[in-house]
Amino acid sequence: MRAARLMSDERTPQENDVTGATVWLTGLPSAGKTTIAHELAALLRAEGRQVELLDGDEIREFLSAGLGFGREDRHTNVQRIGFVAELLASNGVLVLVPVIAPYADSRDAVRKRHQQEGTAYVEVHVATPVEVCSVRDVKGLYAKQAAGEISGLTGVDDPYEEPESPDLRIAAQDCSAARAADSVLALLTERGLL
Ligand SMILES: Nc1ncnc2c1ncn2[C@@H]1O[C@H](COP(=O)(O)OS(=O)(=O)O)[C@@H](OP(=O)(O)O)[C@H]1O
Ligand SMILES: Nc1ncnc2c1ncn2[C@@H]1O[C@H](COP(=O)(O)OP(=O)(O)O)[C@@H](O)[C@H]1O
Repeated sequence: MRAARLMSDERTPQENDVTGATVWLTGLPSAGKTTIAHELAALLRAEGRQVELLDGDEIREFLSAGLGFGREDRHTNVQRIGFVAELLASNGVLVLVPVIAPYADSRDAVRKRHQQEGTAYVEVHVATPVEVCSVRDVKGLYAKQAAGEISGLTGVDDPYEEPESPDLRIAAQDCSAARAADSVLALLTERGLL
């Protein structure tokens, strides 16, 4: 048992009653991961749940400062986020993680860590096609890649290994962000996590 984890007999009865979980939203840049996560956070907070949203850009500014977008650095980034998410989730928090996580083995390692600790883990594939993402181009990355200003953009000239069996796959090009968030909420309810 790690020092950061509360021993079960140190928890108050209320803490013991709350089941946390990590909800990882994986998908391409501009797929809608962040937008859906914020919609979901609002729904969960309205249910009275404690929610943390681990924003990929913020994590890269602090926890993963200095890491780049090569395979090894992306793996390290995802493992760090998975570690923090599991700690929070094991203390009753619903942790929302809108982070690309392009490699299947990185995602599997995070799931395994949760399983080993007995912490709930839900993988949501925000499966917006690259053709739609590149038109949305929220941060202008697709345009920069097309102009030859950057390289190694996920889904264009860098891999994105689609999840083979996510807990939920959302065709987010065909529905609103609110509806997508509803579908995650429904899954959490079905799993007994709300
Ligand atoms: N080369 C390249 N490839 C992919 N993404 C890039 C790149 N350069 C910068 N960005 C922007 O970085 C944001 C955070 O990335 P992540 O930490 O989620 O990526 S990863 O899981 O470590 O692969 C990610 O945020 P989102 O757009 O919200 O997905 C990107 O906008
Ligand atoms: N169904 C949808 N779900 C999520 N975002 C959507 C949807 N339809 C359109 N959008 C828009 O697409 C963009 C997605 O951006 P963002 O959530 O930052 O993506 P990501 O975090 O995956 O990079 C936003 O401008 C959002 O308003």
